[in-house]
Amino acid sequence: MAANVETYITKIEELDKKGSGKAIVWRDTGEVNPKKLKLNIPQTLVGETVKVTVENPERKWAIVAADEIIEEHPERVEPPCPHFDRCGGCVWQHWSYTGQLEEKTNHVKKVIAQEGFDPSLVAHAIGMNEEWHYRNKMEFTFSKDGSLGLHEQGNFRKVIPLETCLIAGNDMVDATMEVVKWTKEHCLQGYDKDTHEGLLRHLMVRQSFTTGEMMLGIFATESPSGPLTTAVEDLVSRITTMYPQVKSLLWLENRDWADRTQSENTHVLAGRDFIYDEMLGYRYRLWFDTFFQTNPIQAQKLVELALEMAQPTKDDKMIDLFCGVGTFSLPFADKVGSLAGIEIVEASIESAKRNAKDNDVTNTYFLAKDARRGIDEVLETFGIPNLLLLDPPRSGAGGKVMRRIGRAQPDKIVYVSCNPDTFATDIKELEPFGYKLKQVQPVDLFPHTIHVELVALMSRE
Ligand SMILES: C[S@@+](CC[C@H](N)C(=O)[O-])C[C@H]1O[C@@H](n2cnc3c(N)ncnc32)[C@H](O)[C@@H]1O
Repeated sequence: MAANVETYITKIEELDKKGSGKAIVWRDTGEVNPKKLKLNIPQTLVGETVKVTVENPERKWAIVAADEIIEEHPERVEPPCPHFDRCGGCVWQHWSYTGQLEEKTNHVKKVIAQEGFDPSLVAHAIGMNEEWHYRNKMEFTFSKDGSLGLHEQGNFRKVIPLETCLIAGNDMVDATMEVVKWTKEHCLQGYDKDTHEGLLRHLMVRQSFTTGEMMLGIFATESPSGPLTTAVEDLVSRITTMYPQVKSLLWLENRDWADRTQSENTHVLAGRDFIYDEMLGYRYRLWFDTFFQTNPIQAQKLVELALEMAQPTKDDKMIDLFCGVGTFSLPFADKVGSLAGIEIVEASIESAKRNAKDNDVTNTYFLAKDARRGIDEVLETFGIPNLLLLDPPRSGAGGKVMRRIGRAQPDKIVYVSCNPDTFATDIKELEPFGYKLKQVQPVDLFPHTIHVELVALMSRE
């Protein structure tokens, strides 16, 4: 039976959490009251008038693509990437970069105002001078025919084969395309998530923008020896010849049913099992599973801003909560008396310790623990800090951790956030402890996406 289809002309009222336009249409169904239909329309902007066709409009809500943009937003631009229509990588390529930064700034203002803070404390978001090819790490998924790509918008099961990627570093894209050529020439099959059959799962590619060193890691369901020996030898030969900057070529066995980039058995096909990266003159070793900021140019600005806001001195005793591999810890440790870092991932803490050693930083103490428990332990063993920096994951630090920080009464708190919503609710917890929000600086680490980071300063009155 043919589906009921209706066409409407409607106006975009606001954006949803995924960056799509939201509109409401009132359908005249012949009944006394018209029926409300909520629409989420990707790739549209607030104020635009659009034409949409909806199948089965009797439902209350639908996600639909616009058939036509009848009245365009003045900041609408032509998306430069050929995959923009389908790829879920970046959703705002149709919006000028100035417009994106304006939206990100306003979003931070809005969420902190909702918690009762003064939005005029929020400065305009710091954007990039060159807002393409900014990522130093990508994870592509193999499709069944051996192509590599990213997941389709709104459909995690489908992979869009890519010919290019405008947010990944240029060398990284070239090397990725060479891997695709290799899979096709050797007729190697991608892994099928439904049947759990096939060889190749993901390609992880990361490159330091400072040292130039690159890592390529192929996640596969079989060992690289035996029947795969000839193909793998060819891969090593072409990658090492064509890309001498690849200092780590890895084959990572992963037979797990979970769709994650993890390894049960790591084979170093060429070079070492890590690459060197540098930020602000500090050297970091990155393994395939080490978290490191993925936009190094803007991440450096985050560290510089945190230093500027905190104004650390040798008299300071500091805690770096959610410290990862020490991206903030090392530059701060050189300026404060002593620093304790807390982080849940043990491998990151091991890495932070090694990074401190490699950089001759000797006044640090790192603890691998959940922040909720680690903070008590550090307060007991290390003492009360007068400076505290926290950089939690998107879910935020949570009330318990924030109240513990409040009770410890450091003079200054620098909050680095990758989610303004959880930032706003977290800092609300500090108010009863006498803290005032002084400054909020949004920084754009992910142009053409909805994400925005920020650095903020709170201090005791
Ligand atoms: C946004 S990253 C920041 C890492 C680091 N500051 C950096 O810039 O590289 C957040 C970090 O918090 C860690 N993390 C997540 N949940 C945690 C928890 N409950 N306790 C401690 N650390 C946690 C993650 O492993 C991750 O390294």
